[in-house]
Amino acid sequence: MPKVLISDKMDPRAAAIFRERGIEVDEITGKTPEELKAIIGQYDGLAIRSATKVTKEILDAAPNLKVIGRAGIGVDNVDIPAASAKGVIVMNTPFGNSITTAEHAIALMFALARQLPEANAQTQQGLWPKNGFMGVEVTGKTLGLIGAGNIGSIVASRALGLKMKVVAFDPFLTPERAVEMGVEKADLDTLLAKADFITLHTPLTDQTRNILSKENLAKTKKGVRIVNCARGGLVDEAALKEAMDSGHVAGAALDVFVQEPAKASPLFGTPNFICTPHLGASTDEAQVNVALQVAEQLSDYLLDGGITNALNVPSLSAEEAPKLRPYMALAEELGSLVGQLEGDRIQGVSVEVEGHAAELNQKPITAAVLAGLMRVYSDTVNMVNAPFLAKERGLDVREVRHDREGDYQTLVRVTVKTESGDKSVAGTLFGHSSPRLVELFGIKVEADLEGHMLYIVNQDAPGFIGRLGSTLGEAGVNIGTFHLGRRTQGGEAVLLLSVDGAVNDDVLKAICNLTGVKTVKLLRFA
Ligand SMILES: NC(=O)C1=CN([C@@H]2O[C@H](COP(=O)(O)OP(=O)(O)OC[C@H]3O[C@@H](n4cnc5c(N)ncnc54)[C@H](O)[C@@H]3O)[C@@H](O)[C@H]2O)C=CC1
Ligand SMILES: O=C(O)CCC(=O)C(=O)O
Repeated sequence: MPKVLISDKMDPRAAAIFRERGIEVDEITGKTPEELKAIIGQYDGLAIRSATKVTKEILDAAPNLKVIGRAGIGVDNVDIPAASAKGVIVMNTPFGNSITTAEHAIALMFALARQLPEANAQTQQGLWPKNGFMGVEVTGKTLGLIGAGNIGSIVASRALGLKMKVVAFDPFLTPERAVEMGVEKADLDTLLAKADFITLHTPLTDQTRNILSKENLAKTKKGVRIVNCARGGLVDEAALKEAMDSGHVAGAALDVFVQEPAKASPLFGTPNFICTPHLGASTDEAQVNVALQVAEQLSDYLLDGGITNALNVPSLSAEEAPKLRPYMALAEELGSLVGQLEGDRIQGVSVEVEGHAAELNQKPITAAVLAGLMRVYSDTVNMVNAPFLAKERGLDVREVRHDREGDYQTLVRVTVKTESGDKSVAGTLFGHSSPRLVELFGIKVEADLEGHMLYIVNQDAPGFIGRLGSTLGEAGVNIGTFHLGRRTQGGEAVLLLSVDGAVNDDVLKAICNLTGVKTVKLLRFA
C-alpha cells in the first residue's frame, strides 16, 4: 500500500481521500528540514503547500518518493531539476485557488484606493478620522496587468466589470487572446506609463525577478498604486520603499515578500503600505479545491499511473493510463534493447508510432523508450528523469506519428542514430497487451524480450544451431525460448535466446569462438 505524507496544513478532506482510496497517510506539519529528512524515506508521495521546502537534500533522503503534489500553483519551494533527476514527478493544482487569489488582488486594490486598513485602525482607536482619508475611484482608471495567465485574466475580467481599462503585458499573450479578454496588449514601458494601478501575476523567473525594479518604478505614472499577490521578488522592495517615501508611488500592497515569513521589512510602517501574510489562496473554497485536487492527483498516480498537472513529465490521464501501459512496457523494452546493443554509440533517437499506437498520446511512449535506453547507465532512471538525462547526454530525440496502415495493427519503432548509420528495432502488441519484438536491425524476428537473453549475430550456415545448443548444454545453460531471423539465406542471421539465468564470460567466449559468429551479447530485461 503506498504511503503519503502531508507536511503542510491542508484541508482534512485531502487525508480523507487518500484513506478512501486505500493509501496510508500521515499528517505531520511544521517539521524542520532535518526532521523531515529523518522521516521522508518511508513515503511514496508528499503533499505540500508553500511551507515545506523540498530541496535536493530532502530528495536525497527520499529513496521511495515517486511524486510530490503542491496544493496550489507556485512550485518555487520545490527543486524541480533535482526532483526530475531523481525521477520524482512534481504536480501542482493550477486552477483551484486562482479565483481566490484574483479576488485578493482586487481586495488589496480597493484597500489601497480607500486606505481601508489605516482608516479601520484609527476608527477603532476612537479617532473618527473622517477628514483624514480621501480615496480615489477605480472606475475609469487604467489597470496595468503584468502577467495575463489564469489569475491575471480573472483579475482583468473583474477589473473590466468595475469599469476599469486594462492594459496587459505578457510576452505569451496573443493578440487574439487579448481581444477575447477585452484588454489592450502592451509592452512593459507602455503599461508602466499608462497604469493608475499595477497588479502582478507572473511566476518568479530570471525574466520576472525585479520586473518592478528601481528603473521601472521610475517609469510609472506618479501616484501609481501597486499590488503584488504573485511572488516576492517581482518588486524590488528597497526601490519600492524609496518610491513610496518620495511620494512617486501613492500606495503598495504586498501579499508576498522576498523573504517569507516576512517578520521585518523597511516597508513596514510606511504610509499607504498594506500587507498580508501570503493569504492570496486562503479561502475555504480554494483550500478545499486544492486539497481535493492534490489528493486525487497523487492517488491517481500512485494507484493507476495517471498523471495530471505534472510539471516535469507529460500528462497521462487516469483513462489513458491503462491503454498506454502496454505500449509503455513495449517502448521501454525496445529502448532497453537498443540501449544495451548500441550504448554509447547512440547520438540520436527517433520514436515512430503507427496503427493504434498513433491514436495515443505519444509523449509517454517516447519517455518510456528513453527510460529503457538510459537505464543502461543507471538503475534509477525512469520516465521522469530519462528525458532530462537524454538531453544532458546531448541525444537528439524525435517523435514521428504515421497515419499509414502498416503490416501490423499497431507498431512502435525506435531508430537510433549511430556513427555507423541508423539502426532500427520495432515491436507490436499481441492480443492488445503483450509486447513483442518484430524487427531487429532490419531483420524480421519475433521475440518476447524478458529475463536473460543472448543476442548472437552469425553467418547463416547449416549446423550452427546444433553447435550453439551443444556449447550451451555443456555449460549447463538451459534455453527457454529461441528466436531466429536472417537477412537472406546464407547471409547475416540474428538469434535471440532466452536463457534460464546469467551466462558467464567463459560461455560467451566459447560462443564467440564458434565458426561464423560475429557478435555475442548477454542482454537483461525486466
Ligand atoms: N499569493 C498567493 O497566495 C498565490 C500566488 N500565486 C502566484 O500567482 C502567479 C500567477 O499564477 P497563475 O496566473 O496561475 O499562473 P499562469 O501560469 O496561469 O500565468 C502566469 C503568466 O505570467 C506570464 N509571464 C511569464 N513570464 C512573464 C514575463 N517575463 N513578463 C510578463 N508575463 C510573464 C505567463 O505568460 C503567464 O501568462 C504565480 O506566481 C503563482 O505562484 C498563485 C496562487 C496563490
Ligand atoms: O498555499 C498557499 O497558501 C499559497 C498559495 C500560493 O502561493 C500558490 O498557489 O502559488
